[in-house]
Amino acid sequence: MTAFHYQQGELFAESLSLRELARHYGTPLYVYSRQHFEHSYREYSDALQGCDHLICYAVKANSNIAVLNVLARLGAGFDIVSVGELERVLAAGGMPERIVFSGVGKKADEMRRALEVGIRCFNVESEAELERLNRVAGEMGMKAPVSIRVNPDVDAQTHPYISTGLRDNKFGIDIAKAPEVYARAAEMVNIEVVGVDCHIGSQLTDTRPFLDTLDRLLALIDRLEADGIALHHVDLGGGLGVRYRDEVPPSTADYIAAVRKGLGERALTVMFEPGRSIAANGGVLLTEVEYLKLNPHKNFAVVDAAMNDNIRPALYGAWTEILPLSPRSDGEERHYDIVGPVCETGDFLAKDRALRIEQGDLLAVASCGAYGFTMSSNYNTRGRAAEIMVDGDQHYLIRERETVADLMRGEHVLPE
Ligand SMILES: Cc1ncc(COP(=O)(O)O)c(C=O)c1O
Ligand SMILES: N[C@@H](CCCC[NH3+])C(=O)O
Repeated sequence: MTAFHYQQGELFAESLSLRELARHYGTPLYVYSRQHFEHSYREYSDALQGCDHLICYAVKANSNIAVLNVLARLGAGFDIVSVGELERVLAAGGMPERIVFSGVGKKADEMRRALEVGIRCFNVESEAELERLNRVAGEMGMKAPVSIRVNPDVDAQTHPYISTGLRDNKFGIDIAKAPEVYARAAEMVNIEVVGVDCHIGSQLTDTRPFLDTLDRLLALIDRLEADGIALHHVDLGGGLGVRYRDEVPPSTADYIAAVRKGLGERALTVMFEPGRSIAANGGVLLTEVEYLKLNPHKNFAVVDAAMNDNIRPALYGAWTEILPLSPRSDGEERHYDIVGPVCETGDFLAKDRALRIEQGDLLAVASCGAYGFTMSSNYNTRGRAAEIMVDGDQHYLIRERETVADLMRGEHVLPE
């Protein structure tokens, strides 16, 4: 049974009715399941038992501190891409020595703070970044632990916007050039080379690109060893896909088993940076139908959630299930585009869905636990939704709904 399921004609999160939660907190509302986050994290940790490993949850997928705290309690590490994410992890009780810092544009201040708290490793994405890090660490009288993010030029066979391991993408250092960069890094006084890192893309539904990448990384590790540079860890990044519609991604257990087989007997710590596969199916976005607009050629259900709450359909044409909280057996079934109040034609959450709905009905946009709230915005001066976490038969407000006053905070009119 998944965390979100129908029970006596109503959609539930664990033991709670989503309709009642929507009425209690209002809509739009993000609802997460603690059970799901814990279960999907344990799929990784169980599959990695007996193998030296670190699972660094990718904070960008869902960065609410309650979510981070649930994972930190299980011993998770974290993959961050900004000092903001670093502070979130620390506030949530995450351990600095389990944090890796990715991203192509780290600023000196961000490096300083990460060095100060003692993170595990910087995933360095360019030579210029390496030089800056060496300088910043030198100013602090420290050595920065580094793993170079290499770009293995592997086609992840996913949406082009979320493919990151091709030569044309902005991420990482060309694998062919990596030995030269490692040699430079090894000579830098304030850099300590500890590993190799990569992340080839997101929502992968096949293990092949991961295994091809691993082969290339292991060949690089051998080459570096021959050059006298010994690495302690290999970080395969995130990217494992989930089922939104009818995709059949490998299970976490199968994926990890394949990676372990590829690693063989090597004495390397293996690291992962999963985001979506931990969080996506642990959350839904609840919304109320404000109006039905039945036009001659097209029907629209205008709901109170919009592209500012969930941008994935507009940005990637992403498909997610639309589930009525209390499905009707009466009324006419029609095909609807589910659209929000934002003034953009791209403001849709779903297209052409056969539904039996009326004004005032409540819907769940499924699979919104990853890259849902974290990608939301205030476009059209819309406050961001509240977030709640369900834990068995308990529910907790983990982020208050933004008010209009919140949105204008820090703005000033010109003097008279
Ligand atoms: C460097 C890095 N690590 C990990 C992730 C998490 O990826 P996913 O959510 O696909 O597991 C991302 C995002 O794609 C990323 O850019
Ligand atoms: N935000 C994207 C994934 C990109 C992950 C960041 N590298 C999504 O919603 O699918």
